[in-house]
Amino acid sequence: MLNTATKSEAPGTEQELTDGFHLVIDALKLNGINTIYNVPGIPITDLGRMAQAAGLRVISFRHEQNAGYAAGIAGYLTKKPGVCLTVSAPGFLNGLTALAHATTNCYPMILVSGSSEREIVDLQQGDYEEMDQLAIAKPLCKAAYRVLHAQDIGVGFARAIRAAVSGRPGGVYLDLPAKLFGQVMNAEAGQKSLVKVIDAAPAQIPSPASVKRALDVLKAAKRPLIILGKGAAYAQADEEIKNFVEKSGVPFLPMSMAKGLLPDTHPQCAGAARSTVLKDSDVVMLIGARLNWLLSHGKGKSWGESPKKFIQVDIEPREMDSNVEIVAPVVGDIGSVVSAFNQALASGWTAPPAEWTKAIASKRDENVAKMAPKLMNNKSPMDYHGALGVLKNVIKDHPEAILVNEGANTLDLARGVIDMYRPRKRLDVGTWGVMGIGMGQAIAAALETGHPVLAVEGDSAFGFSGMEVETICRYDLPICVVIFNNDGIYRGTDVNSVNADPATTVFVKGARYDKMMEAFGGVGVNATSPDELKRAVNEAMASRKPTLINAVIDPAAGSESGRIGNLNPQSVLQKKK
Ligand SMILES: CC(C)(COP(=O)(O)OP(=O)(O)OC[C@H]1O[C@@H](n2cnc3c(N)ncnc32)[C@H](O)[C@@H]1OP(=O)(O)O)[C@@H](O)C(=O)NCCC(=O)NCCSC(=O)C(=O)O
Repeated sequence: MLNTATKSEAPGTEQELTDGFHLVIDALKLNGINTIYNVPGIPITDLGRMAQAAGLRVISFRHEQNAGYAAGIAGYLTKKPGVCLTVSAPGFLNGLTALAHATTNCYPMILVSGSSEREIVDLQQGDYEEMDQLAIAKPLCKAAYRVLHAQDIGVGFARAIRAAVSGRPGGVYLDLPAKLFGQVMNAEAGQKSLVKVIDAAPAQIPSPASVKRALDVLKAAKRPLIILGKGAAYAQADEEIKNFVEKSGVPFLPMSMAKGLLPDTHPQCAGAARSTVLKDSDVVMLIGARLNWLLSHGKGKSWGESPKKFIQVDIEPREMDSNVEIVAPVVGDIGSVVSAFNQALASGWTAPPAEWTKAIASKRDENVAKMAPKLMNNKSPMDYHGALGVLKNVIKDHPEAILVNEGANTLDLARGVIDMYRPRKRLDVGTWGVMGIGMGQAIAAALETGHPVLAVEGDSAFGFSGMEVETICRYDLPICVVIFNNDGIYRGTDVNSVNADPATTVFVKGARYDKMMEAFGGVGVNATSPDELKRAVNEAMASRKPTLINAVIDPAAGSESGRIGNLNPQSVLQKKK
Protein backbone atom coordinates (compact mmCIF):
# COMPACT_ATOMS: atom_id res chain seq x y z
CA MET A 1 0.00 0.00 0.00
CA LEU A 2 1.23 3.47 -0.81
CA ASN A 3 2.11 5.50 2.19
CA THR A 4 0.38 8.58 0.93
CA ALA A 5 1.36 11.80 2.58
CA THR A 6 -1.02 14.13 0.81
CA LYS A 7 -2.65 14.89 -2.56
CA SER A 8 -1.61 17.70 -4.86
CA GLU A 9 -4.18 20.44 -5.06
CA ALA A 10 -3.97 21.72 -8.64
CA PRO A 11 -7.38 21.03 -10.23
CA GLY A 12 -7.33 18.33 -12.87
CA THR A 13 -3.78 17.26 -11.98
CA GLU A 14 -4.56 15.51 -8.75
CA GLN A 15 -1.91 12.94 -7.86
CA GLU A 16 -0.90 10.92 -4.84
CA LEU A 17 2.09 12.42 -3.09
CA THR A 18 4.56 11.16 -0.58
CA ASP A 19 7.36 12.83 1.33
CA GLY A 20 10.73 12.18 2.94
CA PHE A 21 9.22 11.06 6.26
CA HIS A 22 7.12 8.38 4.60
CA LEU A 23 9.86 7.22 2.28
CA VAL A 24 12.24 6.65 5.21
CA ILE A 25 9.59 4.56 6.94
CA ASP A 26 8.78 2.64 3.76
CA ALA A 27 12.46 1.96 3.10
CA LEU A 28 12.86 0.45 6.57
CA LYS A 29 9.71 -1.64 6.32
CA LEU A 30 10.57 -2.90 2.85
CA ASN A 31 13.83 -4.22 4.27
CA GLY A 32 12.30 -5.91 7.28
CA ILE A 33 13.60 -3.40 9.82
CA ASN A 34 10.76 -3.11 12.29
CA THR A 35 12.35 -1.47 15.32
CA ILE A 36 13.95 1.94 15.80
CA TYR A 37 15.94 2.83 18.92
CA ASN A 38 15.39 6.54 19.24
CA VAL A 39 15.65 9.75 21.23
CA PRO A 40 13.11 12.27 19.91
CA GLY A 41 13.88 15.91 19.15
CA ILE A 42 14.42 18.35 16.28
CA PRO A 43 14.30 17.36 13.43
CA ILE A 44 13.26 13.73 13.87
CA THR A 45 10.39 13.91 16.41
CA ASP A 46 7.72 13.54 13.75
CA LEU A 47 9.61 10.75 12.04
CA GLY A 48 9.41 8.73 15.25
CA ARG A 49 5.70 9.48 15.65
CA MET A 50 4.92 8.59 12.04
CA ALA A 51 7.01 5.42 12.19
CA GLN A 52 5.08 4.31 15.26
CA ALA A 53 1.79 5.14 13.54
CA ALA A 54 2.94 3.08 10.55
CA GLY A 55 3.44 0.02 12.74
CA LEU A 56 7.16 0.15 13.48
CA ARG A 57 8.30 -0.37 17.03
CA VAL A 58 9.85 2.92 18.11
CA ILE A 59 11.60 2.68 21.45
CA SER A 60 12.44 6.04 22.99
CA PHE A 61 15.44 6.23 25.28
CA ARG A 62 16.68 8.92 27.65
CA HIS A 63 20.12 9.23 26.07
CA GLU A 64 21.34 8.48 22.55
CA GLN A 65 24.34 6.49 23.68
CA ASN A 66 22.04 3.92 25.26
CA ALA A 67 19.77 3.86 22.21
CA GLY A 68 22.91 3.27 20.14
CA TYR A 69 24.14 0.41 22.31
CA ALA A 70 20.65 -1.09 22.02
CA ALA A 71 20.75 -0.84 18.22
CA GLY A 72 24.24 -2.37 18.07
CA ILE A 73 23.36 -5.39 20.15
CA ALA A 74 20.06 -5.80 18.31
CA GLY A 75 22.18 -6.12 15.16
CA TYR A 76 24.38 -8.71 16.84
CA LEU A 77 21.39 -10.76 17.97
CA THR A 78 19.42 -10.64 14.74
CA LYS A 79 22.01 -10.23 11.93
CA LYS A 80 19.89 -7.32 10.68
CA PRO A 81 21.17 -3.78 11.18
CA GLY A 82 19.91 -2.23 14.40
CA VAL A 83 18.76 1.34 13.75
CA CYS A 84 19.42 4.20 16.13
CA LEU A 85 17.72 7.51 15.37
CA THR A 86 19.02 10.76 16.83
CA VAL A 87 18.68 14.50 16.55
CA SER A 88 21.45 16.60 15.06
CA ALA A 89 24.82 17.62 16.51
CA PRO A 90 24.67 16.84 20.28
CA GLY A 91 22.35 13.86 19.84
CA PHE A 92 24.44 12.65 16.93
CA LEU A 93 27.62 12.96 19.00
CA ASN A 94 25.99 11.08 21.85
CA GLY A 95 25.23 8.26 19.46
CA LEU A 96 28.74 8.15 18.02
CA THR A 97 30.36 6.19 20.85
CA ALA A 98 27.85 3.45 20.23
CA LEU A 99 28.50 3.62 16.49
CA ALA A 100 32.25 3.28 17.00
CA HIS A 101 31.59 0.49 19.52
CA ALA A 102 29.44 -1.35 16.95
CA THR A 103 32.19 -1.01 14.34
CA THR A 104 34.89 -2.25 16.69
CA ASN A 105 32.74 -5.18 17.77
CA CYS A 106 31.48 -5.98 14.26
CA TYR A 107 27.81 -5.39 15.09
CA PRO A 108 25.66 -4.30 12.15
CA MET A 109 24.13 -0.97 13.10
CA ILE A 110 22.94 2.18 11.35
CA LEU A 111 23.07 5.50 13.13
CA VAL A 112 20.51 7.71 11.42
CA SER A 113 20.78 11.35 12.46
CA GLY A 114 18.87 14.40 11.44
CA SER A 115 21.18 17.26 10.52
CA SER A 116 21.16 20.97 9.78
CA GLU A 117 20.91 22.58 6.35
CA ARG A 118 23.90 21.94 4.12
CA GLU A 119 23.88 25.45 2.65
CA ILE A 120 24.22 27.02 6.09
CA VAL A 121 26.52 24.41 7.62
CA ASP A 122 28.98 24.58 4.75
CA LEU A 123 29.17 28.38 4.95
CA GLN A 124 29.34 28.07 8.75
CA GLN A 125 26.61 30.64 9.20
CA GLY A 126 25.57 29.40 12.61
CA ASP A 127 22.58 27.15 11.98
CA TYR A 128 20.71 25.45 14.81
CA GLU A 129 22.93 22.55 15.93
CA GLU A 130 25.31 23.22 13.08
CA MET A 131 27.84 20.47 12.46
CA ASP A 132 29.39 18.62 9.55
CA GLN A 133 28.20 15.30 10.91
CA LEU A 134 29.14 13.20 7.89
CA ALA A 135 32.80 14.21 8.12
CA ILE A 136 32.88 13.53 11.85
CA ALA A 137 31.24 10.12 11.55
CA LYS A 138 33.39 8.83 8.67
CA PRO A 139 36.48 7.65 10.58
CA LEU A 140 34.34 5.94 13.21
CA CYS A 141 32.32 3.62 11.05
CA LYS A 142 32.45 1.28 8.07
CA ALA A 143 30.63 3.66 5.76
CA ALA A 144 28.86 7.02 5.93
CA TYR A 145 26.29 8.44 3.53
CA ARG A 146 24.17 11.56 3.23
CA VAL A 147 20.84 11.71 1.42
CA LEU A 148 19.91 15.11 -0.02
CA HIS A 149 16.90 14.24 -2.17
CA ALA A 150 13.75 12.28 -1.34
CA GLN A 151 14.14 10.14 -4.45
CA ASP A 152 17.51 8.90 -3.10
CA ILE A 153 16.20 7.69 0.26
CA GLY A 154 15.75 4.15 -1.07
CA VAL A 155 19.29 3.94 -2.35
CA GLY A 156 20.64 5.61 0.81
CA PHE A 157 19.08 2.97 3.05
CA ALA A 158 20.03 0.14 0.70
CA ARG A 159 23.66 1.23 0.78
CA ALA A 160 23.57 1.57 4.56
CA ILE A 161 22.00 -1.84 5.10
CA ARG A 162 24.38 -3.62 2.75
CA ALA A 163 27.42 -1.91 4.23
CA ALA A 164 26.34 -2.78 7.78
CA VAL A 165 25.81 -6.51 7.28
CA SER A 166 28.00 -7.62 4.39
CA GLY A 167 31.53 -8.94 4.88
CA ARG A 168 32.66 -8.03 8.39
CA PRO A 169 29.61 -6.32 9.88
CA GLY A 170 29.89 -2.89 11.49
CA GLY A 171 28.45 0.53 12.06
CA VAL A 172 27.17 2.80 9.30
CA TYR A 173 26.20 6.44 9.50
CA LEU A 174 23.30 7.87 7.50
CA ASP A 175 22.89 11.64 7.48
CA LEU A 176 19.40 12.97 6.82
CA PRO A 177 19.24 16.79 6.67
CA ALA A 178 16.03 18.24 8.13
CA LYS A 179 14.89 19.56 4.78
CA LEU A 180 14.76 16.06 3.31
CA PHE A 181 11.81 14.99 5.44
CA GLY A 182 9.49 17.62 4.01
CA GLN A 183 10.42 17.06 0.36
CA VAL A 184 7.36 15.97 -1.55
CA MET A 185 7.28 13.75 -4.61
CA ASN A 186 4.87 11.64 -6.62
CA ALA A 187 3.94 8.65 -4.47
CA GLU A 188 4.29 6.05 -7.20
CA ALA A 189 7.68 7.35 -8.25
CA GLY A 190 8.62 7.39 -4.58
CA GLN A 191 7.73 3.73 -4.15
CA LYS A 192 9.63 2.85 -7.31
CA SER A 193 12.70 4.60 -5.93
CA LEU A 194 12.82 2.28 -2.91
CA VAL A 195 15.28 -0.61 -2.94
CA LYS A 196 14.78 -4.01 -1.37
CA VAL A 197 18.21 -5.29 -0.53
CA ILE A 198 18.57 -8.82 -1.90
CA ASP A 199 21.08 -11.13 -0.23
CA ALA A 200 22.54 -8.39 1.95
CA ALA A 201 25.29 -10.60 3.39
CA PRO A 202 26.17 -13.09 0.66
CA ALA A 203 27.82 -16.33 1.73
CA GLN A 204 31.57 -16.23 1.29
CA ILE A 205 32.69 -19.72 0.46
CA PRO A 206 36.28 -20.52 1.46
CA SER A 207 38.68 -21.89 -1.11
CA PRO A 208 39.01 -25.69 -0.89
CA ALA A 209 42.80 -25.31 -0.68
CA SER A 210 42.54 -23.11 2.41
CA VAL A 211 40.19 -25.59 4.07
CA LYS A 212 42.54 -28.48 3.38
CA ARG A 213 45.58 -26.53 4.59
CA ALA A 214 43.82 -25.65 7.85
CA LEU A 215 42.69 -29.19 8.57
CA ASP A 216 46.11 -30.63 7.71
CA VAL A 217 47.69 -28.32 10.29
CA LEU A 218 45.05 -29.13 12.88
CA LYS A 219 45.36 -32.87 12.26
CA ALA A 220 49.13 -32.83 12.74
CA ALA A 221 48.79 -31.09 16.14
CA LYS A 222 49.68 -32.85 19.37
CA ARG A 223 48.00 -30.25 21.56
CA PRO A 224 45.35 -28.51 19.46
CA LEU A 225 42.98 -25.82 20.68
CA ILE A 226 39.96 -24.11 19.10
CA ILE A 227 39.19 -20.55 20.24
CA LEU A 228 35.63 -19.44 19.56
CA GLY A 229 35.00 -15.71 19.36
CA LYS A 230 31.84 -13.66 19.20
CA GLY A 231 32.13 -13.73 15.40
CA ALA A 232 31.34 -17.43 15.67
CA ALA A 233 28.33 -16.66 17.85
CA TYR A 234 27.16 -13.94 15.45
CA ALA A 235 27.27 -16.38 12.52
CA GLN A 236 24.28 -18.35 13.89
CA ALA A 237 25.92 -21.52 12.60
CA ASP A 238 25.44 -23.14 15.99
CA GLU A 239 24.83 -26.73 14.89
CA GLU A 240 27.71 -26.72 12.40
CA ILE A 241 30.09 -25.37 15.03
CA LYS A 242 28.96 -27.86 17.65
CA ASN A 243 29.36 -30.73 15.17
CA PHE A 244 32.81 -29.59 14.17
CA VAL A 245 34.04 -29.22 17.74
CA GLU A 246 32.58 -32.55 18.77
CA LYS A 247 33.68 -34.47 15.68
CA SER A 248 37.19 -33.09 15.87
CA GLY A 249 37.46 -33.77 19.61
CA VAL A 250 39.59 -30.63 19.97
CA PRO A 251 39.27 -28.72 23.26
CA PHE A 252 37.70 -25.28 22.87
CA LEU A 253 38.10 -21.98 24.69
CA PRO A 254 35.18 -19.57 24.34
CA MET A 255 35.85 -15.85 24.37
CA SER A 256 33.51 -13.98 26.67
CA MET A 257 30.54 -13.50 24.32
CA ALA A 258 31.07 -16.89 22.68
CA LYS A 259 30.31 -18.60 25.99
CA GLY A 260 27.31 -20.86 25.53
CA LEU A 261 27.91 -21.55 21.84
CA LEU A 262 28.60 -24.93 23.31
CA PRO A 263 27.74 -25.17 27.02
CA ASP A 264 30.49 -24.11 29.41
CA THR A 265 29.89 -27.47 31.10
CA HIS A 266 30.73 -29.36 27.88
CA PRO A 267 33.50 -31.94 28.47
CA GLN A 268 35.68 -30.30 25.78
CA CYS A 269 35.33 -26.79 27.24
CA ALA A 270 38.69 -25.45 28.42
CA GLY A 271 37.34 -22.16 29.83
CA ALA A 272 38.36 -23.09 33.34
CA ALA A 273 41.86 -24.07 32.17
CA ARG A 274 42.56 -20.92 30.18
CA SER A 275 46.17 -20.33 31.14
CA THR A 276 47.06 -23.97 30.57
CA VAL A 277 45.61 -24.21 27.08
CA LEU A 278 47.08 -20.90 25.92
CA LYS A 279 50.52 -21.81 27.18
CA ASP A 280 50.71 -25.46 26.26
CA SER A 281 48.81 -25.74 22.96
CA ASP A 282 50.86 -26.24 19.80
CA VAL A 283 48.18 -25.44 17.19
CA VAL A 284 45.44 -22.89 17.74
CA MET A 285 42.45 -22.52 15.44
CA LEU A 286 40.72 -19.16 15.84
CA ILE A 287 37.10 -19.14 14.69
CA GLY A 288 35.61 -15.65 14.64
CA ALA A 289 38.10 -14.53 17.30
CA ARG A 290 40.77 -11.89 16.75
CA LEU A 291 44.26 -11.98 18.19
CA ASN A 292 43.78 -8.59 19.86
CA TRP A 293 44.50 -7.48 23.43
CA LEU A 294 41.97 -9.96 24.83
CA LEU A 295 44.27 -12.72 23.59
CA SER A 296 47.47 -10.83 24.41
CA HIS A 297 48.05 -10.41 20.64
CA GLY A 298 49.00 -14.06 20.30
CA LYS A 299 52.38 -13.64 21.98
CA GLY A 300 54.15 -13.02 25.25
CA LYS A 301 53.92 -14.63 28.65
CA SER A 302 50.32 -15.83 28.39
CA TRP A 303 51.22 -17.93 25.37
CA GLY A 304 54.17 -19.70 27.00
CA GLU A 305 57.42 -20.92 25.54
CA SER A 306 56.26 -23.69 23.20
CA PRO A 307 56.09 -22.64 19.53
CA LYS A 308 52.56 -22.17 18.15
CA LYS A 309 50.94 -22.44 14.80
CA PHE A 310 47.84 -20.37 14.24
CA ILE A 311 44.94 -21.21 11.93
CA GLN A 312 42.44 -18.39 11.55
CA VAL A 313 38.89 -18.42 10.23
CA ASP A 314 37.56 -14.95 9.51
CA ILE A 315 35.44 -13.20 6.93
CA GLU A 316 37.92 -10.33 6.72
CA PRO A 317 41.11 -11.22 4.80
CA ARG A 318 43.03 -8.31 6.34
CA GLU A 319 42.60 -9.81 9.80
CA MET A 320 45.20 -12.45 8.87
CA ASP A 321 48.76 -11.84 10.12
CA SER A 322 47.57 -8.73 11.99
CA ASN A 323 49.48 -9.74 15.11
CA VAL A 324 51.38 -12.94 14.41
CA GLU A 325 51.88 -15.17 11.39
CA ILE A 326 48.83 -17.18 10.44
CA VAL A 327 50.04 -20.42 8.86
CA ALA A 328 46.59 -21.40 7.63
CA PRO A 329 44.24 -18.50 6.89
CA VAL A 330 40.70 -19.45 5.92
CA VAL A 331 38.70 -16.55 4.57
CA GLY A 332 34.97 -16.99 4.41
CA ASP A 333 31.80 -16.68 6.42
CA ILE A 334 31.93 -18.90 9.45
CA GLY A 335 28.88 -20.99 8.54
CA SER A 336 30.34 -21.87 5.13
CA VAL A 337 33.83 -22.52 6.48
CA VAL A 338 32.75 -24.76 9.33
CA SER A 339 30.38 -26.63 7.06
CA ALA A 340 33.32 -27.26 4.69
CA PHE A 341 35.37 -28.47 7.68
CA ASN A 342 32.59 -30.88 8.61
CA GLN A 343 32.40 -32.30 5.12
CA ALA A 344 36.15 -32.88 5.13
CA LEU A 345 36.03 -34.48 8.58
CA ALA A 346 33.42 -36.97 7.38
CA SER A 347 36.11 -38.78 5.41
CA GLY A 348 38.10 -39.58 8.53
CA TRP A 349 39.59 -37.87 11.54
CA THR A 350 41.68 -38.87 14.52
CA ALA A 351 40.92 -37.29 17.88
CA PRO A 352 43.75 -35.38 19.62
CA PRO A 353 46.03 -37.36 21.96
CA ALA A 354 44.29 -38.34 25.19
CA GLU A 355 47.30 -37.11 27.16
CA TRP A 356 46.40 -33.53 26.10
CA THR A 357 42.67 -33.71 26.75
CA LYS A 358 43.24 -35.38 30.11
CA ALA A 359 45.72 -32.72 31.19
CA ILE A 360 43.14 -30.03 30.39
CA ALA A 361 40.35 -31.88 32.16
CA SER A 362 42.46 -32.25 35.26
CA LYS A 363 43.39 -28.52 35.34
CA ARG A 364 39.76 -27.57 34.73
CA ASP A 365 38.48 -29.82 37.51
CA GLU A 366 41.12 -28.44 39.85
CA ASN A 367 40.10 -24.81 39.15
CA VAL A 368 36.39 -25.58 39.42
CA ALA A 369 36.90 -27.41 42.71
CA LYS A 370 38.95 -24.49 44.05
CA MET A 371 36.19 -22.07 43.23
CA ALA A 372 33.23 -24.14 44.44
CA PRO A 373 33.42 -23.39 48.20
CA LYS A 374 33.83 -19.66 47.56
CA LEU A 375 30.57 -19.64 45.64
CA MET A 376 28.69 -21.17 48.53
CA ASN A 377 29.58 -18.64 51.21
CA ASN A 378 26.64 -16.80 52.77
CA LYS A 379 28.51 -13.75 54.08
CA SER A 380 26.69 -10.51 54.74
CA PRO A 381 27.60 -8.04 53.36
CA MET A 382 28.33 -10.25 50.41
CA ASP A 383 31.59 -10.78 48.60
CA TYR A 384 31.64 -11.17 44.81
CA HIS A 385 31.77 -14.94 44.87
CA GLY A 386 28.90 -15.36 47.33
CA ALA A 387 26.66 -13.17 45.17
CA LEU A 388 27.82 -14.71 41.88
CA GLY A 389 27.25 -18.23 43.21
CA VAL A 390 23.56 -17.33 43.44
CA LEU A 391 23.43 -15.88 39.93
CA LYS A 392 25.26 -18.88 38.47
CA ASN A 393 22.36 -21.05 39.66
CA VAL A 394 19.77 -18.61 38.32
CA ILE A 395 21.22 -18.93 34.80
CA LYS A 396 21.46 -22.71 35.22
CA ASP A 397 17.73 -22.77 36.02
CA HIS A 398 16.91 -20.26 33.25
CA PRO A 399 19.25 -21.08 30.37
CA GLU A 400 16.99 -19.12 28.01
CA ALA A 401 17.63 -15.90 29.96
CA ILE A 402 20.07 -13.36 28.60
CA LEU A 403 22.91 -12.24 30.81
CA VAL A 404 24.14 -8.68 30.35
CA ASN A 405 27.34 -7.98 32.23
CA GLU A 406 29.60 -4.98 32.79
CA GLY A 407 31.87 -3.59 35.46
CA ALA A 408 35.43 -4.23 36.53
CA ASN A 409 35.45 -6.99 39.16
CA THR A 410 31.78 -7.64 38.44
CA LEU A 411 32.65 -8.34 34.81
CA ASP A 412 35.86 -10.25 35.35
CA LEU A 413 34.49 -12.54 38.04
CA ALA A 414 31.05 -13.09 36.53
CA ARG A 415 32.66 -14.14 33.24
CA GLY A 416 34.40 -17.04 34.95
CA VAL A 417 31.75 -17.97 37.49
CA ILE A 418 28.51 -17.91 35.51
CA ASP A 419 28.28 -20.82 33.08
CA MET A 420 26.35 -20.23 29.90
CA TYR A 421 24.41 -22.96 28.15
CA ARG A 422 23.08 -21.48 24.92
CA PRO A 423 24.47 -19.30 22.13
CA ARG A 424 24.26 -15.48 22.23
CA LYS A 425 22.99 -15.41 25.80
CA ARG A 426 25.94 -13.52 27.23
CA LEU A 427 26.21 -9.88 26.19
CA ASP A 428 28.95 -7.79 27.67
CA VAL A 429 31.36 -4.93 27.08
CA GLY A 430 32.96 -6.54 24.04
CA THR A 431 36.27 -5.69 22.47
CA TRP A 432 36.58 -2.16 23.79
CA GLY A 433 35.87 -2.95 27.44
CA VAL A 434 33.42 -0.05 27.32
CA MET A 435 31.37 0.82 30.39
CA GLY A 436 27.78 1.96 29.84
CA ILE A 437 26.43 -0.77 27.57
CA GLY A 438 24.26 -2.21 30.36
CA MET A 439 20.76 -0.82 30.14
CA GLY A 440 20.79 -0.27 26.36
CA GLN A 441 21.82 -3.86 25.72
CA ALA A 442 19.38 -5.20 28.31
CA ILE A 443 16.48 -3.33 26.72
CA ALA A 444 17.29 -4.47 23.18
CA ALA A 445 17.86 -8.05 24.34
CA ALA A 446 14.46 -8.17 26.03
CA LEU A 447 12.70 -6.60 23.04
CA GLU A 448 14.42 -8.59 20.32
CA THR A 449 14.22 -12.00 21.97
CA GLY A 450 11.26 -11.85 24.35
CA HIS A 451 13.38 -13.67 26.94
CA PRO A 452 14.02 -12.42 30.47
CA VAL A 453 17.23 -10.48 30.99
CA LEU A 454 19.52 -10.57 33.99
CA ALA A 455 21.79 -7.51 33.95
CA VAL A 456 24.72 -7.92 36.35
CA GLU A 457 26.23 -4.50 36.83
CA GLY A 458 29.04 -2.94 38.77
CA ASP A 459 27.77 0.15 40.60
CA SER A 460 30.07 2.38 38.58
CA ALA A 461 29.22 0.79 35.23
CA PHE A 462 25.50 1.09 35.93
CA GLY A 463 25.88 4.83 36.44
CA PHE A 464 26.58 5.38 32.76
CA SER A 465 23.12 4.23 31.69
CA GLY A 466 21.15 4.23 34.96
CA MET A 467 18.46 6.65 33.83
CA GLU A 468 17.22 4.02 31.40
CA VAL A 469 15.52 2.20 34.29
CA GLU A 470 12.69 4.60 33.48
CA THR A 471 12.69 3.23 29.92
CA ILE A 472 12.62 -0.33 31.29
CA CYS A 473 9.58 0.54 33.41
CA ARG A 474 7.87 2.52 30.63
CA TYR A 475 8.00 -0.47 28.28
CA ASP A 476 7.41 -2.92 31.15
CA LEU A 477 10.32 -5.14 30.17
CA PRO A 478 11.30 -8.43 31.87
CA ILE A 479 14.65 -7.10 33.05
CA CYS A 480 16.19 -7.78 36.43
CA VAL A 481 19.14 -5.52 37.16
CA VAL A 482 21.48 -6.63 39.92
CA ILE A 483 23.88 -3.93 41.05
CA PHE A 484 27.01 -5.10 42.79
CA ASN A 485 27.25 -2.14 45.12
CA ASN A 486 30.58 -1.92 46.91
CA ASP A 487 30.45 1.89 47.18
CA GLY A 488 32.98 2.64 44.50
CA ILE A 489 35.05 1.90 41.45
CA TYR A 490 37.04 -1.29 42.10
CA ARG A 491 36.50 -0.85 45.87
CA GLY A 492 34.70 1.57 48.14
CA THR A 493 37.47 2.01 50.66
CA ASP A 494 39.91 4.47 49.09
CA VAL A 495 40.62 7.56 51.19
CA ASN A 496 41.83 11.00 50.15
CA SER A 497 44.36 12.00 52.77
CA VAL A 498 44.91 15.53 51.40
CA ASN A 499 41.59 17.34 51.83
CA ALA A 500 37.91 16.78 52.57
CA ASP A 501 36.96 15.68 49.05
CA PRO A 502 36.11 12.01 48.70
CA ALA A 503 38.76 9.81 47.06
CA THR A 504 38.45 9.72 43.28
CA THR A 505 37.14 6.17 43.14
CA VAL A 506 34.47 6.19 45.87
CA PHE A 507 30.73 6.85 45.72
CA VAL A 508 28.12 7.73 48.35
CA LYS A 509 28.34 5.05 50.97
CA GLY A 510 25.34 2.80 51.42
CA ALA A 511 23.62 4.14 48.28
CA ARG A 512 20.23 2.57 47.55
CA TYR A 513 20.00 2.05 43.80
CA ASP A 514 16.81 0.03 44.32
CA LYS A 515 15.00 3.29 45.08
CA MET A 516 15.67 4.43 41.51
CA MET A 517 13.59 1.57 40.17
CA GLU A 518 10.82 2.20 42.70
CA ALA A 519 10.66 5.83 41.57
CA PHE A 520 9.36 4.65 38.20
CA GLY A 521 7.02 1.93 39.43
CA GLY A 522 9.33 -1.07 39.17
CA VAL A 523 10.30 -3.45 41.96
CA GLY A 524 13.27 -2.41 44.08
CA VAL A 525 14.98 -4.75 46.54
CA ASN A 526 17.90 -4.21 48.89
CA ALA A 527 19.69 -7.56 49.27
CA THR A 528 22.34 -7.89 51.94
CA SER A 529 22.97 -11.65 51.80
CA PRO A 530 23.13 -14.39 49.14
CA ASP A 531 19.85 -15.79 50.47
CA GLU A 532 18.07 -12.46 50.02
CA LEU A 533 19.60 -12.03 46.60
CA LYS A 534 18.47 -15.49 45.53
CA ARG A 535 14.89 -14.85 46.65
CA ALA A 536 14.71 -11.50 44.88
CA VAL A 537 16.18 -12.69 41.56
CA ASN A 538 13.98 -15.78 41.49
CA GLU A 539 10.91 -13.62 42.08
CA ALA A 540 11.94 -11.28 39.28
CA MET A 541 12.47 -14.17 36.88
CA ALA A 542 9.06 -15.61 37.72
CA SER A 543 7.14 -12.30 37.61
CA ARG A 544 9.01 -10.78 34.62
CA LYS A 545 8.48 -7.40 36.31
CA PRO A 546 11.12 -4.68 35.95
CA THR A 547 13.27 -5.21 39.03
CA LEU A 548 16.43 -3.65 40.42
CA ILE A 549 18.28 -5.37 43.22
CA ASN A 550 20.83 -3.40 45.17
CA ALA A 551 23.23 -6.20 46.11
CA VAL A 552 25.25 -4.94 49.05
CA ILE A 553 28.87 -6.01 48.54
CA ASP A 554 31.62 -5.53 51.09
CA PRO A 555 33.32 -2.21 50.12
CA ALA A 556 36.68 -3.84 50.74
CA ALA A 557 35.92 -6.61 48.25
CA GLY A 558 37.33 -6.26 44.77
CA SER A 559 40.60 -5.14 43.32
CA GLU A 560 41.88 -2.69 40.76
CA SER A 561 40.82 -3.77 37.28
CA GLY A 562 42.72 -6.99 37.26
CA ARG A 563 44.56 -8.28 34.28
CA ILE A 564 43.84 -6.58 31.01
CA GLY A 565 45.64 -8.86 28.61
CA ASN A 566 49.32 -8.48 29.49
CA LEU A 567 48.74 -5.18 31.27
CA ASN A 568 48.09 -4.93 34.95
CA PRO A 569 47.34 -1.24 35.63
CA GLN A 570 48.06 -1.62 39.32
CA SER A 571 51.53 -2.93 38.74
CA VAL A 572 52.18 -0.07 36.30
CA LEU A 573 51.20 2.41 38.98
CA GLN A 574 53.33 0.67 41.56
CA LYS A 575 56.32 0.75 39.23
CA LYS A 576 55.85 4.48 38.69
CA LYS A 577 55.85 5.24 42.44
C1 LIG B 1 41.59 -10.85 28.52
C2 LIG B 1 40.84 -11.69 29.53
C3 LIG B 1 39.84 -12.60 28.83
C4 LIG B 1 41.81 -12.53 30.28
O1 LIG B 1 41.23 -12.92 31.47
P1 LIG B 1 41.85 -14.00 32.43
O2 LIG B 1 41.67 -13.55 33.82
O3 LIG B 1 43.21 -14.37 31.99
O4 LIG B 1 40.92 -15.24 32.06
P2 LIG B 1 39.48 -15.63 32.49
O5 LIG B 1 38.72 -14.51 33.07
O6 LIG B 1 38.87 -16.34 31.36
O7 LIG B 1 39.76 -16.69 33.64
C5 LIG B 1 40.46 -16.38 34.83
C6 LIG B 1 40.83 -17.66 35.54
O8 LIG B 1 39.62 -18.31 35.94
C7 LIG B 1 39.60 -19.64 35.42
N1 LIG B 1 38.21 -19.98 35.19
C8 LIG B 1 37.43 -19.61 34.17
N2 LIG B 1 36.21 -20.14 34.32
C9 LIG B 1 36.22 -20.84 35.47
C10 LIG B 1 35.27 -21.61 36.18
N3 LIG B 1 34.03 -21.76 35.74
N4 LIG B 1 35.65 -22.18 37.33
C11 LIG B 1 36.91 -22.04 37.79
N5 LIG B 1 37.83 -21.33 37.18
C12 LIG B 1 37.50 -20.72 36.02
C13 LIG B 1 40.47 -19.58 34.18
O9 LIG B 1 40.96 -20.81 33.82
C14 LIG B 1 41.57 -18.66 34.68
O10 LIG B 1 42.41 -19.38 35.52
P3 LIG B 1 43.83 -19.94 35.03
O11 LIG B 1 43.56 -20.86 33.90
O12 LIG B 1 44.38 -20.65 36.23
O13 LIG B 1 44.61 -18.73 34.63
C15 LIG B 1 40.14 -10.78 30.50
O14 LIG B 1 41.10 -10.03 31.19
C16 LIG B 1 39.14 -9.90 29.88
O15 LIG B 1 38.19 -10.27 29.20
N6 LIG B 1 39.27 -8.71 30.15
C17 LIG B 1 38.34 -7.74 29.70
C18 LIG B 1 38.12 -6.87 30.82
C19 LIG B 1 37.39 -5.65 30.42
O16 LIG B 1 36.98 -5.46 29.31
N7 LIG B 1 37.26 -4.83 31.41
C20 LIG B 1 36.61 -3.61 31.26
C21 LIG B 1 37.44 -2.70 32.05
S1 LIG B 1 36.55 -1.91 33.26
C22 LIG B 1 37.27 -0.42 33.27
O17 LIG B 1 36.88 0.45 32.56
C23 LIG B 1 38.42 -0.28 34.14
O18 LIG B 1 38.59 -1.14 34.96
O19 LIG B 1 39.12 0.69 34.00
